[in-house]
Formats: sequence, structure tokens, C-alpha cells
Amino acid sequence: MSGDNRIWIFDTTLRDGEQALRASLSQKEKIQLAQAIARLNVDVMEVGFPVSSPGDFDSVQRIAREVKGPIICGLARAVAADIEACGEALKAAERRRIHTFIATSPLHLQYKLRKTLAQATEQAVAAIKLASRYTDDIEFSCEDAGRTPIDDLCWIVERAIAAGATTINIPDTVGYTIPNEFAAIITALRLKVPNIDKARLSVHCHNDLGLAVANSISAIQAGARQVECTVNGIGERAGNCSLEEVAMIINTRKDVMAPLFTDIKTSEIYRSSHLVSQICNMPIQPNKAIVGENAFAHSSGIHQDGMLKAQNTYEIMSPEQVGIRQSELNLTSRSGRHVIQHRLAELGYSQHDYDLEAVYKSFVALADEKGRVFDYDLEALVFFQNLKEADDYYQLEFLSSSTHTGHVASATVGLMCNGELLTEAATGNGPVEAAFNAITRISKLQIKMVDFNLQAKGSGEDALGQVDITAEHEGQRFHGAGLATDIVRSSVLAYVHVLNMIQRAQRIFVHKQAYKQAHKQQQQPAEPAPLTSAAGGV
Ligand SMILES: CC(=O)SCCNC(=O)CCNC(=O)[C@H](O)C(C)(C)COP(=O)(O)OP(=O)(O)OC[C@H]1O[C@@H](n2cnc3c(N)ncnc32)[C@H](O)[C@@H]1OP(=O)(O)O
Ligand SMILES: CC(C)C(=O)C(=O)O
Ligand SMILES: [Mg+2]
Repeated sequence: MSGDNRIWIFDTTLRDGEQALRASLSQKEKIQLAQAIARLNVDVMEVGFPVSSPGDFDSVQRIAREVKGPIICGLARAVAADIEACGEALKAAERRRIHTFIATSPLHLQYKLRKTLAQATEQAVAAIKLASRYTDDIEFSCEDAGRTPIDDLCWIVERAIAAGATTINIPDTVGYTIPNEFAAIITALRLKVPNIDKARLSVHCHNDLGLAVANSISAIQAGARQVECTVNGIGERAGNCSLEEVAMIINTRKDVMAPLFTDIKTSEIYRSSHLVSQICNMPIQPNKAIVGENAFAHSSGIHQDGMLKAQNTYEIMSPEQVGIRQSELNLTSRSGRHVIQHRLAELGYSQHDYDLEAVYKSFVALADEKGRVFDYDLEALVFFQNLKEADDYYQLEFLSSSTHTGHVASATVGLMCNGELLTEAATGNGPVEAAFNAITRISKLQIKMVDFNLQAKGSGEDALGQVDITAEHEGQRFHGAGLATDIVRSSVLAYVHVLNMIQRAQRIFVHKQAYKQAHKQQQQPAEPAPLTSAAGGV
């Protein structure tokens, strides 16, 4: 039976997975998860241990009644009461399997069961025979097979098959084996057990050394034809073999895995993974293969550039295959110009709308400050870049401010004014007022603040503060805007913007006067073209 090429996927999220949760699942939650796992098109679904509690019995019974598609399976010790409870709970299933097990390693036999291998075998044979009264689909597991001498394993497996087991499962219960060792167990069973072809050979690997998936893959390459696994790899201790990883290895590495295949509907993977995580209250680590938040996210400039040129430079499978809408290109200070240009194009900006070098420079500075830059940050950078003029008279060079509860605040500001650095310090009721006082001193202008408006761009701690101010100078009003992660800085930038507007208005005025003077002399009263279009505001 191990000769066919379809790898059966036996999902045990609701049994081994549930076993590991801090709180067991309610019936409603189990049904919801069972429906999701059925949508994945698994072959078998182990949904509980009916003898363990009336609640689990009822859940298994309800799933057996309501969930269509996969074979519904329940677990039972090699004990009559367990088998009977399991058989009863599964009665309504269209296709049902009883999974019974007993430990076979010397350690488990001696200390846990206090039995010899012969006694355990006898108990297993009796359990399999009892199970056959309820179904002809019987799975038998040799618990702790990974630490069982191979001849002992062959001995009990041969007898279990003779008693009627149709699936023989080889668990590496404590995740002890390494891939070539585990594959050798499968190979030995196939060579040494005379009736092995009468059963499907299955594996059930735990992840204590992080090898559950690797061991399962080695086992199927050695002839196993069923893999027991869980969504997100949840399960006792470090968990079980992860369903999504095994399915995607077989799917992605057809070059080495073909003709082997599974019937898993991979586009359901992401959805089921998130449902399991949510219902089981088990967060998914961001770098988890296939379903982690970063599994299809690219953060460094060289990778992002490669992705934009050809997706397979940095992705060996597509996010759509596992039900994720698209890959993500995160904007951080490791990003480069290509991705900035690409993201701005997605946001509707053409190359002529902004100066890439200037935007990139301010992007890197912002990314160093914030960590991650979002679309709204990028748009704000373009907007503010466009407000800046090449001939800005004032540029903020540095700013430091301090506040102490119960005392006045102080600030020191350095402005580059037409190429010369001017510095002033001042105090105020708060850091913004102190910084404004220092700036007013540098400019030596009479400026009256008319309006000050602060709003958050973005949300949460990552939001940028945008400050818009209106100020009056010599009867004329000017608008300035500033954007930064800290609001004192955005206020100062807005004020510097106002100063540049005033300065530009003055230059226009001087220019107009000179023009008028020159034309008066020539008796030509025509108006000159303005130097800039935005005098007095933006
Ligand atoms: C590797 C695995 O994942 S195995 C599955 C583990 N899952 C679970 O244990 C969850 C469900 N379990 C339960 O609800 C309970 O443990 C029950 C109902 C099964 C048993 O509860 P209790 O009768 O109170 O026994 P308890 O759990 O304390 O001890 C287990 C008993 O089963 C015996 N036992 C363990 N495995 C098997 C087996 N496969 N076949 C027969 N007996 C077994 C132990 O030797 C011990 O017997 P003892 O009382 O004679 O010493
Ligand atoms: C019951 C068996 C299959 C098990 O979960 C294990 O050995 O890990
Ligand atoms: Mg297990």
C-alpha cells in the first residue's frame, strides 16, 4: 500500500494540537475549526479523545455528524472503555477511523506502562480487534517509536497488521530522531515486516529539536504515505509537524518530491492558520514559514529591487498559492530608491511629481527615526518636499529643547540663514514657545501667531505630527507647515516655513519695486512676472 504516490494528510490539530492548549476548546470552537480544516481538504481529521471527557465526546460526535469530507478519527488508548467511547462518538460519521495506540519503547514500557513488550502487544491486538466491531478503518500507533529498538517495532507492527490495523503510525513522540535515522526506521519496517504492504505507513513527528517537518519529509521519501500534522504545527511541547510546511514542500519542490503529491487545497492555508491562531490563542511567530507575517514580506533594498524585477528572485512560492493576497515590500531604512519609486507610482505619483533624491534622503532619515515608514508617511514626505524651495533662505540646522515639571522650558535653535549659521536660546511656557522665541530672535522680525494647529498623520505611536500655523507680519498673513515624529520639531519646521514665506514675499516686493522704478524711467508701466507663485502661503 506504500507504493502509491498520494501522501495522505492526517490533521490532528483538534487532538494533539488541542492537547497542548492552556485551555481546552469549546464545542463551538471545535466545530468552527473542524469546518476550516475540512476546507483544507485533508484526508483524515483526528478530532478528539472521546473517553477523556463528556465534552470531548460530544464534540467528536457533533463533528462526526456535521463535518463532511475527510475521514473523521478519534483517539483511544488500547483499553476497551476508550475504544468503545470512540466507536460510539464516531458512529454518525460517513467515514470513521479509530486510532488506538500503546507505547513500545523500553523506557515507556518499563516506567509508564509497567509491562513487557509482549504484554503491550497482546493489549494492542485486543484493542484493534475490539475496534474492528465499529469500523474497518483502524490506525495503530507505537508511541515513542523513535526510541524503540527496530526489531521490537517490527515485531509489534506485524502483529497489529495481522489483527486488522489498516494504518500503522510511527510516532517520534518526543522529537528525538534526526532525518536519516527516522527514514532508516521506515525503510527497515518496509523491508522487515512481512505484511507491511497490507497497511498504510504513517508518521507522526514532534518538534522538540525543530526537526518534525524534516523527519516527516525524510519518512515519505523512504516510503511513508501518511503524514500526521497540525495547522501552525501546534501540539504537545514544541508542537507537531506543521501541515502547511509539509504541504508546501511537496508542492514547491516537485523537482525532488514528484511524483508524490497531496490533495491539500493550499489556497485555504492562510485563512485556516489565522483561525487556528485566533481560536487557540496561539500567536504565530512573524518569521514562521508559509504563514508568518514576514513569510512573504521583503524589507531590504536589494531584495525589494530584485522582487520588482522578477518575483522569483526572492520568492520560491507565490503568496496567492497559500491564500495570501500579495507579497509585502516593507519600507525601512534598509530600503532603496527603486522601491520608493515603485510605491509612489502605486500611490499615483509620476516621476515628475517629486525629486527622488530629495524624497529618498528624507525617507531614510525618517525611517531611521521611526523604524517603519508607511504609505501616509511617504505621501507626507513628498508633499513637504514639494513645499521646500531650492532657494529657501532659512534651514533648520539643529534644535534642542528641555522641559522640567514646575519650571519654564528652554530651547536652543540653530538656523542656517543664507549660508550663515545663527544660534539663539530662549525660554517659554513650553518647549514649542521656547523654540519659537529663539527663532523670532534669530529672524529679528515682528511676528504675531494667529493660529496653531496640530494633527496626527497615521495612527498609534508611529503617527507623525503635522503642525500648520498662520502668522502675521506687517499686516500680511503667512501659512507654514511642518511634519516630524516629534511635535516640537514639526512646530519649529512650520515656523521656519513661515519665515521663508515672509522672506520670499519681501524679495518679491523688492523685485517689483526695482522693476517699477526701471519701467517708470522708460515710461512703460507693465507689471513683472512674479518670482514665485506661492507668496503668503501654500
Ligand atoms: C503521546 C500522546 O499524545 S498520547 C495522548 C495523550 N492525550 C491525553 O492524555 C489526553 C486525554 N487523556 C485523559 O483525559 C486522561 O489521561 C484519560 C481519561 C485518558 C485517563 O485518565 P486516568 O484514568 O485518570 O489516568 P491517567 O491519565 O492519570 O494515567 C494514564 C493511565 O493510562 C495508562 N496508559 C497510558 N497510555 C496507554 C495506552 N496507550 N494504552 C493503555 N493504557 C495506557 C497509563 O499507564 C496509566 O495507567 P495506570 O493508571 O494503570 O497507571
Ligand atoms: C498518540 C500518538 C500518535 C501521539 O500523539 C504521539 O506519540 O505523539
Ligand atoms: Mg503526538
